[in-house]
Amino acid sequence: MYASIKKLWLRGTLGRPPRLARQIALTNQIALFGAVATLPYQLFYLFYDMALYWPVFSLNMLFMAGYLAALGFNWGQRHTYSRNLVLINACTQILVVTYFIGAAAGVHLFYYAIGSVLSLIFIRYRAGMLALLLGVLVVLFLVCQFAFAEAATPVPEPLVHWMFAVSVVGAMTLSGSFSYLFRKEIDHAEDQLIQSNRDLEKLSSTDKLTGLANRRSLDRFLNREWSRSHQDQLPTSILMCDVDCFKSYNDHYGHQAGDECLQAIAQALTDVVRRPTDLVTRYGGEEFAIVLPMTPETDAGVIAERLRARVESLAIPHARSEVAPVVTISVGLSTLAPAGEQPMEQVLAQADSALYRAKREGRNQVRQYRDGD
Ligand SMILES: Nc1nc2c(ncn2[C@@H]2O[C@H](COP(=O)(O)OP(=O)(O)OP(=O)(O)O)[C@@H](O)[C@H]2O)c(=O)[nH]1
Repeated sequence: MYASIKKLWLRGTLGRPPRLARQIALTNQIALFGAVATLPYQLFYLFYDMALYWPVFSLNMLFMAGYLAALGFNWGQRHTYSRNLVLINACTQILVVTYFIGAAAGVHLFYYAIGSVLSLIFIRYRAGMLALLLGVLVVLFLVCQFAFAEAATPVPEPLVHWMFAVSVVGAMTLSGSFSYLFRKEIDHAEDQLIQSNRDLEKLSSTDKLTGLANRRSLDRFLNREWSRSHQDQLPTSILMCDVDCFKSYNDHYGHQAGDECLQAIAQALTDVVRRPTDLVTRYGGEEFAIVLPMTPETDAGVIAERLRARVESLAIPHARSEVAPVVTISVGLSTLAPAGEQPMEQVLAQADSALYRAKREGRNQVRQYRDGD
């Protein structure tokens, strides 16, 4: 039921910018509300005394047609026309109906409800224009309250009290439900924004090919890690891994196979480095950087050797390697001592130097940073 009514007021919003879509939906909602809210009054006129109330009944039929026409205009992409029609239709209807049945019936309370949602139905509301429209609503309300105290076709006591109650409930429902619907829209928009921020954040911190964290994440992680290492007085180790003779792998097997090889290696690295505090990143190209917080050099050396052995055990054939018949990696390792003062970038550069010594000394091996590297 709710879903099919919602479909009605969402008609014409598809593909529209969010603010315009909101305005269209709100105009549709007011038009639907106006048409439906008129019904109890019509039933009263119809069954109570049609001979007396036929003028107001007939005019109300016209106003209901006005609401339906506004819906039609919105569906036909004439949004401004539709919004203006709804507002003029509703304001005139309240004035005319109050003229006939008198202020005591409380129909003019709907001016208050319209005033409370007025700012929601203009895409870019300008304060001056809104103040002017609110002023018009106030004047209309006062006219109804004082000029139409004596009605043309009044509603008799005690029924007029019931009608007043119906008007109050109607006005409350209009302003309350519109605030609710608007709140829902805002929550929905906020959820979408949070989700797209998360997606963007993930996208900007992840390497597309391997799914590992990228260099940007590494930089942020290292900054945090440096402070933590000093605070806890625990060492941090960095491993730099580079695929051996990868250029010739690409040349021989093709770029696509090269990509798949990098994916397999990335998976192997994450299989070995499993502590939640560790970070495996793709540093760039065929190079991976791994940060091992709270890990002294000897332990990091063991992990580095495991990584090297794991990649070799993948047994990915590499016919053009100068080292082995399979794909291998070289690993450089450097450790930031607990009280070490050097910046993380320096530790990273040291791991890189150790890596190039591993390359120079024959590849497929692990080397720890030494002074002079
Ligand atoms: N398929 C693929 N290749 C890449 C990617 N990123 C870098 N490469 C290739 O990796 C190769 C790296 O080559 P080099 O830096 O010369 O190193 P190498 O051939 O591995 O030699 P050593 O490191 O000395 O063992 C280059 O041919 C790059 O094109 C990638 O995302 N996919």
